[in-house]
Amino acid sequence: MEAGKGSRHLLTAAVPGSSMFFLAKKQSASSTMMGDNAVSQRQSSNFTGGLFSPREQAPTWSSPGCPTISSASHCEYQLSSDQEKAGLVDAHTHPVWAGERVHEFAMKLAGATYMDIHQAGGGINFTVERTRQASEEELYSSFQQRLGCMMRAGTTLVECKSGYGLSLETELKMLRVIERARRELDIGISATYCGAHSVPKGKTASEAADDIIKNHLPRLKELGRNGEIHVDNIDVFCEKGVFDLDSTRRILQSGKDIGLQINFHGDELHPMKAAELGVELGAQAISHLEEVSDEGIAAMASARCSAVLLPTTAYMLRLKQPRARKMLDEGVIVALGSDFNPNAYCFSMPMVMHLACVNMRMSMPEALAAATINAAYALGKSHTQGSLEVGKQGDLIIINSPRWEHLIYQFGGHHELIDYVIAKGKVIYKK
Ligand SMILES: N=CN[C@@H](CCC(=O)O)C(=O)O
Ligand SMILES: [Zn+2]
Repeated sequence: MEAGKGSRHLLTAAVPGSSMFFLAKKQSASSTMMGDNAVSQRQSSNFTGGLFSPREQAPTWSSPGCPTISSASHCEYQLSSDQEKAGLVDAHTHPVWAGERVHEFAMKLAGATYMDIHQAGGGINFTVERTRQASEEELYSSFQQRLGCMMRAGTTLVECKSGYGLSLETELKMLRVIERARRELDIGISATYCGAHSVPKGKTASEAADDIIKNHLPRLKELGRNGEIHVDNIDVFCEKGVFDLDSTRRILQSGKDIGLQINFHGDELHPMKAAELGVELGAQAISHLEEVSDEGIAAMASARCSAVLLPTTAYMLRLKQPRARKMLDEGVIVALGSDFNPNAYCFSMPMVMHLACVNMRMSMPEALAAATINAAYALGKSHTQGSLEVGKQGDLIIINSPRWEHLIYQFGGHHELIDYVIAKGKVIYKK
């Protein structure tokens, strides 16, 4: 790939230890960062990456509170006139569904909480009914359009959850839709089974957990073995009034037993000690964490369990912000996701990074690392994606701007900035 001309810049990605600015650089192997795969990969490889324009200053990698890049301060960089960044990675989405929930946005603006709407049969349950009625073709068609929007906003790898079926039949319908996209489209997909997204009508959480363990997971295992559906992760909405800690534990452990990575919703609306549970079970990632405890943060840091923070949700629901600064200061691997779903309707990782910077007080380099290499780590894919390095696939974006930070700074301006999106070395979007 030829570097951009004029003010156009070839963007590659956040490399562990250096996030986005890479260059023909010599890396000292002392990075404390990211994912296990990523760390070992990085430590052993000579990656090439983004190039600073001569008038820009190299980032001070010792920036406090940025464990993912702090230890790269000993690296030597050769600055150049181009700057590279990897394709963006969206670590949390619910993109397969039918039905409209714009009316709920109006209800929330008028004061209703997420749980008020959920308990009155709206929210997830509303979408479940519409999704059950929709045909597979209809679901695929809207899903494909949504993936196109994400791709045009720079996303080259996205986590996609099921979870608006709850019944085995509709969960499998959603997973088939995700599988079809995984095979047919250029954007990278990490598939998540989220059959425990809500407790189906007529069942208790414990009964729903039994159904999942006895019926859903064995079927998924069988379909995985036959090569019909590929699922990477298992998810549960662990929340007061949804799945309690015990049901969550049983479901996640059973998912892990059939080879799925644990990656679940925890400590969002109420403190549940979900982070502590996730660490106990060996979770790869936990999302939300607005209500995580201090002990949960410390445990996640030691276990290298990544925190997937979702700035759009905290913003739309006017929740308290997750404590990103404390997580970063304590060494948690912080990733970002759009949480695209009918409640939080946002496709754009550049906007997510902007919100993370303003509302969660992350720096722009921290946000970029969180939306590239750390998000890839959360999906167990930091050995192949999340940065532009020798041995990884060529996922990158090219923006028309003198400085990469414009991608975050220009709130909602990414459509004007992004000229090309490239996945596995192939141009998948050109403005
Ligand atoms: N919190 C649970 N799940 C989604 C919301 C899904 C929905 O409301 O449809 C989330 O991550 O925000
Ligand atoms: Zn979610």
